[in-house]
Amino acid sequence: MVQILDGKAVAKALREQLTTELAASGLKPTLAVVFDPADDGSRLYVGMKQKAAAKVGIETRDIAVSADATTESVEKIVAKLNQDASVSGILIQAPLPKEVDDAAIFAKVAPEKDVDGLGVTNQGRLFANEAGNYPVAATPKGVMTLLNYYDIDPRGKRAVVVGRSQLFGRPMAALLLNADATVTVAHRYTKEETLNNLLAEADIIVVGVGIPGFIKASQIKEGAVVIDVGMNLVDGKACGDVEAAAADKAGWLTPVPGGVGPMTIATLLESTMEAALEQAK
Ligand SMILES: Nc1nc2c(c(=O)[nH]1)N[C@@H](CN(C=O)c1ccc(C(=O)N[C@@H](CCC(=O)O)C(=O)O)cc1)CN2
Repeated sequence: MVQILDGKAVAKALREQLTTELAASGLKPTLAVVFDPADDGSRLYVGMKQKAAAKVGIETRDIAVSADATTESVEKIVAKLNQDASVSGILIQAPLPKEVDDAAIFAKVAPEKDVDGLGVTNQGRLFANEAGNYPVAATPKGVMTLLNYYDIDPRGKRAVVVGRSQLFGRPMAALLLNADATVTVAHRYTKEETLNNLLAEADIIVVGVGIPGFIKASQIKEGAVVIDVGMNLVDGKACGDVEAAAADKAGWLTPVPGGVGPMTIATLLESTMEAALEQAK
């Protein structure tokens, strides 16, 4: 019988912990959110982040970029936020308008304010498994929090990460490697037969490719841990990258909605608080 990994419940507990810690600290962090208001998903997700932030005691500052924004114009916005002592953290909500190079903008955020951990300095720290406290991408970090909560230890397990984005796949693979899993990353150029062979032997599958129902129950090993990072909106309804029938094969499964999504938001708030505490030292 599949065990559901309840991201909604774990995220709620994390937010409650953050509320208590922030109140005790006396800090009121400010999270600046740079986003494309023309992107429907971004408007929805930024709204969710702002609402959750307010509840735990974090202020947010909206910076909507215009449809004709360029990489240079957004870099100038980020430069000002880097210099603004009242800003604790900077979030670059992806995707930005099409003319803007998202990765170039991620790289311009001051490492100490890069609360989404997407900049090259913090991604490098993660890849090097550097000790110490530094921001890590919210979705993969939230996945690790979920695995830990349910006592799922990646050490020695065969983990397959499907997707190699800067937002998810690459930091996810690094985190699992740092946790001593045997990690393989599949991507758009992985042959179907290769992917099927990898999945058939995987103890842990983490998928985030943005294709509804991409992973089929038939591909999953009986009893595997299946983490669905899919955050698709189909006719305005949230759905994942794993087909529903996977629940018949998986030993553990994150639901969509109610799994990795809420963990992403709660983890972003956790990283924002951690950045503010570091800056207050
Ligand atoms: N800078 C970033 N950009 C993006 C990220 C990110 O982590 N950092 N992730 C995604 C979108 N995303 C956060 O921004 C996100 C998507 C979905 C959810 C979520 O909680 N979804 C709900 C369902 C929502 C609904 O009901 O429609 C769920 O899964 O329960 C949270 C965050 C891309 N961009």
